Order: sequence, then C-alpha cells, then structure tokens
Amino acid sequence: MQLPFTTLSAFRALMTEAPGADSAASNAARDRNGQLTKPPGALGRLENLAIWYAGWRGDAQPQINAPQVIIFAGNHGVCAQGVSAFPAEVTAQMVANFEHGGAAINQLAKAFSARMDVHALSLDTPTADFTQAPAMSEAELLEALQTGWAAVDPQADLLVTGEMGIGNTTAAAALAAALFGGTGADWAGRGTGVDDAGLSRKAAVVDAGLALHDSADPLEALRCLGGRELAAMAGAIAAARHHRIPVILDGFICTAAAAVLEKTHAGALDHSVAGHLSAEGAHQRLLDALGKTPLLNLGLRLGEGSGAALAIGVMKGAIACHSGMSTFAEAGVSDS
Ligand SMILES: O=C(O)c1ccc[n+]([C@@H]2O[C@H](COP(=O)([O-])O)[C@@H](O)[C@H]2O)c1
Ligand SMILES: Cc1cc2nc[nH]c2cc1C
Repeated sequence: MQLPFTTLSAFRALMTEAPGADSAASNAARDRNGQLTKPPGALGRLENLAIWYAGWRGDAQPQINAPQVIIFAGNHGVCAQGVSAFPAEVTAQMVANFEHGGAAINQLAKAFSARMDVHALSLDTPTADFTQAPAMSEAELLEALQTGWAAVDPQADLLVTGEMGIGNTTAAAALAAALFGGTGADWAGRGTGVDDAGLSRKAAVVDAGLALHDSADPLEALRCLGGRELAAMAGAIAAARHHRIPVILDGFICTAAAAVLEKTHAGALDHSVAGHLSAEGAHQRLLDALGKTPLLNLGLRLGEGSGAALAIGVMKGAIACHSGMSTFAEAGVSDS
C-alpha cells in the first residue's frame, strides 16, 4: 500500500488537509430523522449519532456493513519502574490469545460482526523508559504512525482502535498530562490493578517524565512519553478521517492517543465518538478535555477495544432505526 506520508511533517500536513463531513448528507439525514415514526427526540442520542454518521459517510440513509476492530500491541520500557500489576511478558501472551480467538475482544468483535485485525509492534524492542530517555526516536514514531495508517481498510464503514501493552496506562497518563496540563497525581490510575504504593509510584514516574522532556508539541509528547501502540492508534484514527470512516474511541489509552491528533489540529477528532467511560480514574477528565460524552458506562477497564466494540452495537442500532424506519407518510401514521 502506498502511504501518503513518509515524514512527520507530511503527517502533520495531512491532518490539516483532512476532509470534513458532508453537510448536504447530514442535512438530508436530519430532515429524514424528523419524518420517522416516533415522537421528536424519542430516540435520544441515537438520533444525532445517526445524523453524524450519515454526514461522515456522505449518505443520508447509510448502512453499517463492514466494521473493523484493530488491536495494536506495544511494550514499554517504563515497566522497569514497577508501574503495572502484571509482567511485561503478558503483552506478547495476550497477542497470542487474540490470534487464537480467546480474548474478550474476539468475542465482542464476533458478537457485532466486526472484522478484527491484530498488529504487534516490535514487542521484543520495548520503548525506552521515559524517565531516562525519549520513549521513541523520530523514526520509530513515524514507523508506528505508518503501521496504524496502513492497518485501516479503506472499505471499512466504522473503526474501533484498541490496544494491548503492559505499562501503557502510565504512558497514557504522562501523555495526557503533557497535552492538557496537571501532574502525575491528576492522571495516574490503577491500570491493571496496582495498589496504593503502585499508584503513588506511577504518579512520581509521570512527574519525572514530564520534568525530563520538552513535550509542548503533541507529536513530540507522543514520541517522548507515549508508545508504539498509542502512535499506531493515532495513525489509524487519522487514516479513518482521510477515508471518512467514523471512529469509536475505546478507553483511557486510546483516548490519550487520539487526543494527540486533536491537540495537533483542532477538529481532528470530529469523526470520532467516545464509545465508553473506562473505570480508569482519569478517563472522565480526558473526555471532558476533549468535549466528548461516552456512549456507555459499564465499569470496564480492560482496554483491547472492548468498550468501543460494545458501542458498535449502539451505532448499528442508531443506523438501523434511522435508515430502516418508515416515515409518518409511508406508514400512514398521523404526525401530530
Ligand atoms: O482502556 C482502559 O481504559 C484501560 C484501563 C486499564 C487497563 N487497561 C489495559 O491494561 C493494560 C495497561 O495497564 P497497566 O496497569 O499495565 O498500565 C493495557 O493492556 C490496557 O489495555 C486499559
Ligand atoms: C490479562 C490481561 C488482558 C488484557 N487485555 C488488555 N489489557 C490487558 C491486560 C492484562 C493483564
């Protein structure tokens, strides 16, 4: 596949040139929504979701036939600081589990008839410990962005990006702090389940990373504090915008990765909806900073795209109603 960018500056430029929604399609969808056999507004958020989706697809009466779930995996040097309840080997072990169909996301993707792809990014070469050095070189960041971009099927009509990476809630917390301000204590959470001492350690590790790196530029923050799977998610979400594929964001790590795009170019996440609110403490703060309201709040803190995959069902429901319902005139129902 021919990639549209081979440098970080070309990636930045692509973001500024990215297409917007088709306002004729969203206006026609809004008009159709007003004629469907229900009291005005009775389908709640489903109504605006359908109009939003129609705008991005350029079709006032769209279908969802080809959702894609992509899981990116990466390893993190910052695990050396004792920031996770699990050992780093679990990342590769879970990739094998994804490949054999045994993880939660395999079942959720199947339940909503989504294609699922798994991309492990250089698991044998973890990123550098960001308390000591930038997590990635520019070349490594570029490669991960490109992997993410190329992973998106241009024919998909809905995208979920998920991740697997022991230690990545620490990377995501550091990234969120660099993008939105605040300290480690504001953004660190329990991840896979660290105890109180682990939580304080994570906050201090984030503060050490913030003190070491000049991360005023969002892509530079991603390079210094993030990780390969975060960069790949950012690349995939940017590619989805390029192809006008709506995106459902997953939990804390996915949202932090996506936030890099929004901070690089305001409006870059207009094609994205927050699938769920993770139980990871700072996810609400992150969604607030992005102005996104999650579709679901089920107490999940798994990652691997699970909350977003569940929200495929909500999106499918919204589109089934919008595109399949009869209008008052068609059904012979009195509209007032
Ligand atoms: O998506 C979330 O909000 C989320 C919250 C807590 C943990 N996780 C998952 O757990 C792993 C990171 O946790 P940790 O404790 O190793 O930083 C990683 O594989 C994530 O997919 C994910
Ligand atoms: C077992 C396990 C499964 C996961 N899936 C996503 N992150 C995870 C972290 C752990 C530890």
